[in-house]
Amino acid sequence: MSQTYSLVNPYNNEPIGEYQYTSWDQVEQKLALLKTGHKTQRDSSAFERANVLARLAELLKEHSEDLAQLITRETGKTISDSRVEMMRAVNATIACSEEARQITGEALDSDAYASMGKKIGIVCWRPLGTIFCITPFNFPINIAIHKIGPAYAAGNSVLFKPGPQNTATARRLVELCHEAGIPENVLQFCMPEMKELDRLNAHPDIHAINFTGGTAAANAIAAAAGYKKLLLELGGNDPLIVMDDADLEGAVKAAINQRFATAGQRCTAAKRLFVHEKVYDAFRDLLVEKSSELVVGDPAKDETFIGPLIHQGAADQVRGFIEDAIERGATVAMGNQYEGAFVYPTILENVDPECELMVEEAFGPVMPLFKFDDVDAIIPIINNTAYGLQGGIFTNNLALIRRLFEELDVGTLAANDGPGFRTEHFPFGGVKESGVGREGIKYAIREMSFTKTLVL
Ligand SMILES: NC(=O)c1ccc[n+]([C@@H]2O[C@H](COP(=O)([O-])OP(=O)(O)OC[C@H]3O[C@@H](n4cnc5c(N)ncnc54)[C@H](O)[C@@H]3O)[C@@H](O)[C@H]2O)c1
Ligand SMILES: O=CCS(=O)(=O)O
Repeated sequence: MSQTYSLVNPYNNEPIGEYQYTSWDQVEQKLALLKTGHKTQRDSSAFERANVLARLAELLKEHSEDLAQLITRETGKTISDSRVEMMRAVNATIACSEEARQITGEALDSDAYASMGKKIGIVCWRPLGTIFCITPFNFPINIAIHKIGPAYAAGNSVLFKPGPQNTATARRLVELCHEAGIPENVLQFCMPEMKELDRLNAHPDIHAINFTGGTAAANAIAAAAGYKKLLLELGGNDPLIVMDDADLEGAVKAAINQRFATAGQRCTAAKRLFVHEKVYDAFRDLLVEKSSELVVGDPAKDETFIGPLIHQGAADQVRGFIEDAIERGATVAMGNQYEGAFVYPTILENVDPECELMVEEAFGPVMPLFKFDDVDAIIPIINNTAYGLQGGIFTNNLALIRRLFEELDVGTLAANDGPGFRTEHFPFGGVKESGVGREGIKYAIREMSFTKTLVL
């Protein structure tokens, strides 16, 4: 009999449900079933897969409010953030449906080089097999769609493992995928105990692992996965740069939306703010004024902007980063207040560029402000982190935008927006310890496929 686990609402500790882990025998049965899905997928058509994904988008839209409410209960994410996630998930699913029809290769003539004859090479894209899709707690539907959708569109089978906290949401998503027409031998949910994960990551019937989460888990996966293809979307310590010609209201709005929304629990959150000295005081004053108006409280209420973090431990970790920064000389412009799993929006000044808050990933609503007068001086500070996901800069200086695009360690730089800018079909991913490979629907399809060439 498998062990069970129970979940509670991070806001009020109300029980959400009690669930059973997937036993190892059940995992093996699921993988065997998914192997039969390879032929099911081979016998299907891109047309059929595109239509199934279009139907899934309709079902997600039809059930978006129920799913948003469930996300909020499971994660403490505000209902407004959960509704935005559902809108993004519908968009991502529509993009999967459209890209499912566009998985085209190319035809090459062999006579480009001496004595290679007159052959034609027909380059096709084919699925890798069974993809182990693993998702984090913070966007339980949209990040799952970004894995399941492209994997299915490419013709793969999928073994889907969400974070334990997201069990009810994930199970409901899989039900809707099956209702839309994704066959049961092509998509299976699982929740093995942690002790089984190394064995599962190494399993020969898993051909690729598509993971989003933290560095520690990614390292464990990579150690067990051997030659499997890995797609790793990991953490971020993203900068937002405010230059002396910035639109200050726009920059403040981006900073608040991209640092304090989702209680700061986004890989692409604006985790470090670099503000030119000429506009620093005006920016800081406007930022504090607008941040002080934010409603902190019950995530189920429409007016709430910041709910609790995913659990007390997460709040304690963020508090540790803040206290370390203060011990090293930072001053508090607002916040530094805590209540259970709540971290109140916190803005720090005079931050030591070497403190944990500036170098590590702080997954909570804390904003260190760093005043500067010379761009040359902040580039090494911005790059002095293991991460390199996204960046944002507010300026109209195109030459500076171009220079930072080349010199910053990021996968995306957004001009006159924050690092939290993301639309579902753009390539998404970072460098260094922010991950390996790219999501963004058509890019994820390629990551979960291989080229197969017919020479005639
Ligand atoms: N780059 C992105 O798109 C992105 C998006 C969201 C979150 N994140 C990152 O995720 C982290 C927060 O999410 P989290 O706390 O859920 O991350 P986490 O790493 O604790 O867990 C992520 C998932 O991995 C699973 N997992 C843990 N160890 C594993 C192992 N050895 N083998 C297989 N699966 C394993 C977990 O059960 C969960 O499903 C942050 O670092 C954040 O930056 C990145
Ligand atoms: O946590 C990051 C996911 S997203 O919001 O940037 O898509």
